[in-house]
Amino acid sequence: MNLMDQTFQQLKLQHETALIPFITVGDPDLDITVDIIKQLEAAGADMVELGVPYSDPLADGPVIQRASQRALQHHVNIEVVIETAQKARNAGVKMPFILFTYFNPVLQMGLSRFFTALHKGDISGVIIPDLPIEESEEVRELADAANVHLVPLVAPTSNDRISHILSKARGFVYCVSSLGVTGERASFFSGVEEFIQTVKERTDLPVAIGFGISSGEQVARFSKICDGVVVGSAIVRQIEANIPLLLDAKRREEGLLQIKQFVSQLKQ
Ligand SMILES: O=P(O)(O)OC[C@@H](O)[C@@H](O)c1c[nH]c2ccccc12
Repeated sequence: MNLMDQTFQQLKLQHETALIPFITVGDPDLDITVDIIKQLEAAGADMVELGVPYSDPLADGPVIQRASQRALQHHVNIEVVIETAQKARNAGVKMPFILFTYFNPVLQMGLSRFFTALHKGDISGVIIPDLPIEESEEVRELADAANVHLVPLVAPTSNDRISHILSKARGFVYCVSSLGVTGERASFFSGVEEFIQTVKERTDLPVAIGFGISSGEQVARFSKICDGVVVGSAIVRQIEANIPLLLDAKRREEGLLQIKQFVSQLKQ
């Protein structure tokens, strides 16, 4: 049990769905990231995915790829992301942090060092989209020992692997709405609600949906059946569009307000 579990339990009691933004840490720079995290919480976010930028983000569409490129200019790595989370916590942010990273940076850092750092950094969950199932047992054991939830992704094509994935799931189950890469979508495949229902019937954990969700209407649609909704690219695009304001000391607040207003209209 950690802050993530408590947050989902609290939301369940209130019959609310968690709004879970994704941002790339260090985009457009590290100072701004702490302010953006504060704005996300003020706008109604219930937890946040803090992305570790990576040079080869194979599951990401162009919006998050560009965010990774911008963040890599500031040499953002796993340690820097955890430090940023601690700065946000010290600045009064209460919501749980989920660290999002590809597997290679974790291997570079070393598995035990990685989970020790997550535990010390008060990180509640971790998502590693390209974690090979063969390596996931060892990673999950270390995650459990560090009281950090290794959140699995389940895709509509997971089929016979769903039971195995769900049997190892921690924190929540992240249902990927569509195949392909991240990025806003105008529509979703017709069986997406059935897919979510199938997953919900097979786990007691909260079930969240992500990939392509970019509007209040889409959040409302999925909030009917999900315990959480993840929005990444649409928010990262808002950050990108406001970089000139965010990087101008005199207009920074204006830029932050734009992001807060966009996220506020997502929360139902
Ligand atoms: O950007 P989208 O389409 O709103 O999807 C969420 C996504 O950004 C976030 O959860 C994420 C960012 N990169 C990923 C790679 C794989 C799976 C998930 C992700």
